[in-house]
Amino acid sequence: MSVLEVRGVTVGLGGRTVLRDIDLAVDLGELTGLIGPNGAGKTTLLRSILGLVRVAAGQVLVDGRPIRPRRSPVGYVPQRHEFAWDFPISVENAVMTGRSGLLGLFRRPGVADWRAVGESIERVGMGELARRPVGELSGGQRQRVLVARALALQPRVLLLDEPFTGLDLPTQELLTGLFLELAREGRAVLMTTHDLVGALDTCTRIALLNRTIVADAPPSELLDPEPWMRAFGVSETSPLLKILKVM
Ligand SMILES: Nc1ncnc2c1ncn2[C@@H]1O[C@H](COP(=O)(O)OP(=O)(O)OP(=O)(O)O)[C@@H](O)[C@H]1O
Repeated sequence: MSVLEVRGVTVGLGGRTVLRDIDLAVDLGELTGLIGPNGAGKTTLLRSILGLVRVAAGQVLVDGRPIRPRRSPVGYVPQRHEFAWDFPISVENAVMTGRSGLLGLFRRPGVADWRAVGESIERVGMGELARRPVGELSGGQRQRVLVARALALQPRVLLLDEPFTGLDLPTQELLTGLFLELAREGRAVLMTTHDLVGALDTCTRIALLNRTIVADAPPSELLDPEPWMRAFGVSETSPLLKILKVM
């Protein structure tokens, strides 16, 4: 059974259907790339999975049960600009906010909470900067803080929204290595990205989205140009197909 199942999900925003009849299953051990053009609905799909967007039809199951926002073992890494970086808070306290769903409003962090936070910070290689105010961090360091914050929940499912935007290649490689490792350890990782070549190279599965799922398969089974043309709305002469080597 897949740890995360999206069944027949339809979402309307501002009076328009943004996602239509989405079926997607994500397995433990997989790094799945969620790929599609601007406006395809990638962020909306992640937010629907998390219960942050109202679903007009369909359901999202985690371990076969309806997802419970802030309760199910699902970690979320939003786009970097969505975090309040000017808030005067240290790296370790920012990472602790990842456990706020577990802590509730009144419980103070205990030993187990600080251990989870410390392990997550080490995992992303930010141990030496744990006390640094988040406002003083570079873009790559901020991205790693967001990943640590999601990991602090010790999730079995990790959702990442465009984690590579604005990052240099070595940082992208470091994070890709980490995401693959997290998947191999038995988590399900679902990541949106515009780095199509990188995703084909590293993801174990690719889901092509354009308002609905156009294809969902391992990269080795996506060598036909047709689903790419459909997902991106391009013709058979598009340079995109050459870059992807799917001609
Ligand atoms: N709050 C909202 N109200 C109305 N429409 C919205 C809202 N949020 C998103 N949309 C619309 O939903 C569609 C999907 O947006 P979404 O941000 O999910 O796409 P995306 O695939 O993540 O795009 P990008 O690659 O540009 O980040 C877009 O047409 C967008 O304009």
